[in-house]
Amino acid sequence: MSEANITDKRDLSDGGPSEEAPSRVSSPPRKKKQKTNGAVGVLSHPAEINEKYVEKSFKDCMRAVFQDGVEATHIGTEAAVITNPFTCCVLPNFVKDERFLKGLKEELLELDFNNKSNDLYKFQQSDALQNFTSLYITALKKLLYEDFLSWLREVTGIPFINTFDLTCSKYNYTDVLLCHDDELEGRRVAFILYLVPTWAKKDGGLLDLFDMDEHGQPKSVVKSLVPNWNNFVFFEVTPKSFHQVSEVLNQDKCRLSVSGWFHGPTVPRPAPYIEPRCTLTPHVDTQETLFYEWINESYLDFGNQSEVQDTFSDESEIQLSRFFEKEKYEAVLTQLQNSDIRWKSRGPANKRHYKSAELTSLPPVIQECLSVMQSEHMFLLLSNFTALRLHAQAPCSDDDDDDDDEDEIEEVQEKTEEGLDDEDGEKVNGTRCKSASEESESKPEARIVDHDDGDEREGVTKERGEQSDKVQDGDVHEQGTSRKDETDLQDGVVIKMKREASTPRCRAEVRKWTHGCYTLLHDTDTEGSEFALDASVFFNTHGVSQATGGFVSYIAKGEDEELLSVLPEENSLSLVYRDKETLKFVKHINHSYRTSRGSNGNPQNSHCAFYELYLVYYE
Ligand SMILES: O=C(O)CCC(=O)C(=O)O
Ligand SMILES: [Fe+2]
Repeated sequence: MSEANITDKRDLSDGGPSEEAPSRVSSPPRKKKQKTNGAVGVLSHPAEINEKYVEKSFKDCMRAVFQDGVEATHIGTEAAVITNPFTCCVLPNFVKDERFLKGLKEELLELDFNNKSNDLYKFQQSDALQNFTSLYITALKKLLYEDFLSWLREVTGIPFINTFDLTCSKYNYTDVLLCHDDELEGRRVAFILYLVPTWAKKDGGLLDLFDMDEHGQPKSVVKSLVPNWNNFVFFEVTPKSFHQVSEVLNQDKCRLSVSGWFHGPTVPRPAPYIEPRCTLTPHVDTQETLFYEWINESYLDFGNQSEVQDTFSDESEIQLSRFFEKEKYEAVLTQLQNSDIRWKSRGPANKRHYKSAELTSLPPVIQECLSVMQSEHMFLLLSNFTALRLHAQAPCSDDDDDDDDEDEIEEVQEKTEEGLDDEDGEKVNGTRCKSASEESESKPEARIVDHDDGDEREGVTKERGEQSDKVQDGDVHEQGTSRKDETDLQDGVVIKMKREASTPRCRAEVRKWTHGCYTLLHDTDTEGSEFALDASVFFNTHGVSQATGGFVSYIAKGEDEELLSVLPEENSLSLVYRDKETLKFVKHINHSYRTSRGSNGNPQNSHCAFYELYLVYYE
């Protein structure tokens, strides 16, 4: 991650509010040399609110909007009140004296700015302005937190408290603040004063307002506000106030603003929406020969598998290049780019935005590829790569220290060496490797968790319950493990019982990533106790870099530090083992991806995309 001082991702202020409101900042505010240019002088240009807005008739209209729910679109000649999707007021020419604003802008541009970058945003931000005593900033604070706040108290009836929560932001080319609702304890009204050059819709950097679906989740942008010089925008912070700053697309303009929140008593909020769980399935039956046609031969070699396992056990992650046979990789890519796949947008915007293929619309070659990735052989191969118990023939390495289990492991190893029997009784070469734990002493250290999959982890638990009846009949054994005699079966009971407790499962998705796509960390994860193995194979990744976004970032819950960043690589299988304390996101893919070079060396166009075969496996 590009900066070490990332705080709560919804708290964009650098120093946090100054008084009553709880600070969500994890590290103490940095002491900086404060610039005091002009601090000892006297303002020649008064910092005052445009007199139109302090007239009684105007305030009465505003009070009717906020306290009586009157629908007004325009008040007076200038002010606009947006009522749909939520009440948001725009006060143009907010500060009376232009010369004050120019002085303020100059002072602000002299501040030190911190690069802020995480799942939700990329922009530059000053330290909290409460600590600055320079002339214009001090005058602005008075204007906002004395004059305007008492105006707002009158208009809204909210008993605001005197809590400073103010910073200055700079959004340059490719900077963005993705969909969020601003909700944080005590924040009651959000405000922004724009100090931008002449701005047009095509420059990006719009303040987009979202409506909501039936679950109270953001649905689509229904209103976009173009930032304008000396426009003051404010809205109440509620569970409805989903908004974003769209990506700045102009390479030459800087979207400068001063923004913050007015604080008041915390309002009780509804419980966060929990998404339905995804279905996980055990391995699928596939023709064994397919597996050998698809997977690069070198990964079927036992020695290579051991090496992979060694690395994986140390790192909890590995990238395996040229994973599919070349022709197969190319066949899939051609179909991804050319066939009539139905791509469905995956939201909601406060959690993710990318396209996912409707599985039924996938052409045969991609269906085949997916079935290989979900085949029994793949589960076993992954067991051997990772030492995870993703296959019945992989011994449970949790129990490595347990003497009683050693016999069991040996027994399973024998079976594994015999190979999986295919339907004709032939051994499966690729899986005729030793079992995973023979080479590895222990499981990889789990470090790394998908917010997406938190729900699914619960799903695993639920479905395990449903599954246990079925498995008793030996479903798993039927999938290629030949049990020859009574003894085996008896020993097998032990193994089988363990297996019943956790039938390895997976979920697959074919994803398309283009400019504007992302996933966010989100806090509505259900608590799961499982570990998961993320497996992704990427297609057409030319032009994807740390600068364009599109990489997968893993971080420890509640910590700032990035544990791992996976940059999508052509035909590379990325394996990452994560626990519930680990979250991940795909960094917003910005406009520079469009202008990066494609595989033919030409700049990509607006249709450029890379693809991901994403699977998550659970023991
Ligand atoms: O700058 C804007 O238009 C909005 C900023 C915002 O939403 C925020 O800082 O939370
Ligand atoms: Fe916001």
